[in-house]
Amino acid sequence: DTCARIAGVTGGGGAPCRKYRAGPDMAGGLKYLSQEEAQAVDEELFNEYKFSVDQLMELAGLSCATAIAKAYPISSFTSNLPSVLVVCGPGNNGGDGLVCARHLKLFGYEPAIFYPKQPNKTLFENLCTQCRKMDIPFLPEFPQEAEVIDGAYSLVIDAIFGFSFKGAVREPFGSILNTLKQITIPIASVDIPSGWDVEKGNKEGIQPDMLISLTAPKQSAHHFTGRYHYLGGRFVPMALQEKYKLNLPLYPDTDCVLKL
Ligand SMILES: NC(=O)C1=CN([C@@H]2O[C@H](COP(=O)(O)OP(=O)(O)OC[C@H]3O[C@@H](n4cnc5c(N)ncnc54)[C@H](O)[C@@H]3O)[C@@H](O)[C@H]2O)[C@H](O)CC1
Ligand SMILES: [K+]
Repeated sequence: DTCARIAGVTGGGGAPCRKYRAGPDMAGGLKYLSQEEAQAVDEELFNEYKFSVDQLMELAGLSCATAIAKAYPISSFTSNLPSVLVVCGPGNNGGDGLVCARHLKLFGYEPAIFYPKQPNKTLFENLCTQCRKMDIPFLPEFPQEAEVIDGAYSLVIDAIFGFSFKGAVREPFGSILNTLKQITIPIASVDIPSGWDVEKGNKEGIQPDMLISLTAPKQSAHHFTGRYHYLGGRFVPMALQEKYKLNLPLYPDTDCVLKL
């Protein structure tokens, strides 16, 4: 029946029909998380459900690359090279950026990475090695002029800060974000536009063209005005979705992203 077809529910067996969660009107029912809730879901995935950071970061980064390829297909690039600048921060949001860069390269894009604060941890060192071995360059310094970025790249991936960002932006990220505010090429932000308060947003901050919310949108996503809002990170077990009343929409078929 329709329910089975949409939701993948088979048989009678008393399984609740979930088709009512699939329609576009249910976007209003999707939960937007506070900072505390986002961190609690994250901790539970690691501590109770026993996922490793590597696993979820791989799925998060793949979701980002997939959503970016849908919103900005290589065929839509007007320049010769589909060059993408991936700016990575010091935490797991930055790790998502490294994974995203690797998948973008496999998809045929030409990513370059700027990663000024590299954590001294095997996970991040390995991700960097993988990128280097795939001929993804690491920029030694950040282009200070917005025009230089506009001339050299077609898209910027903002993987600087995610849901653990707090307070005023510290250097070198303050100057980087100031430059990013002046560029004219589109910005795609991973999980949260960097420099935005996780719940309240930031009117004075960068205004990305794309936002890829991982697991579930954070409250600041209510202030997102760009063209593309995608949901990614299709790895949350149903029991956890229910515990936090995430009310996630159903992803189509086997897709790892969903346009909201
Ligand atoms: N559950 C999921 O959906 C998963 C999401 N992932 C991604 O992980 C980030 C959250 O990662 P976390 O390491 O907790 O924090 P951040 O990356 O947001 O940044 C922490 C990092 O930033 C520094 N910092 C904090 N505030 C400031 C500031 N004001 N100025 C300068 N620096 C600051 C802090 O010291 C840390 O070094 C989530 O958003 C997703 O993108 C996982 O990849 C998978 C599971
Ligand atoms: K970000």
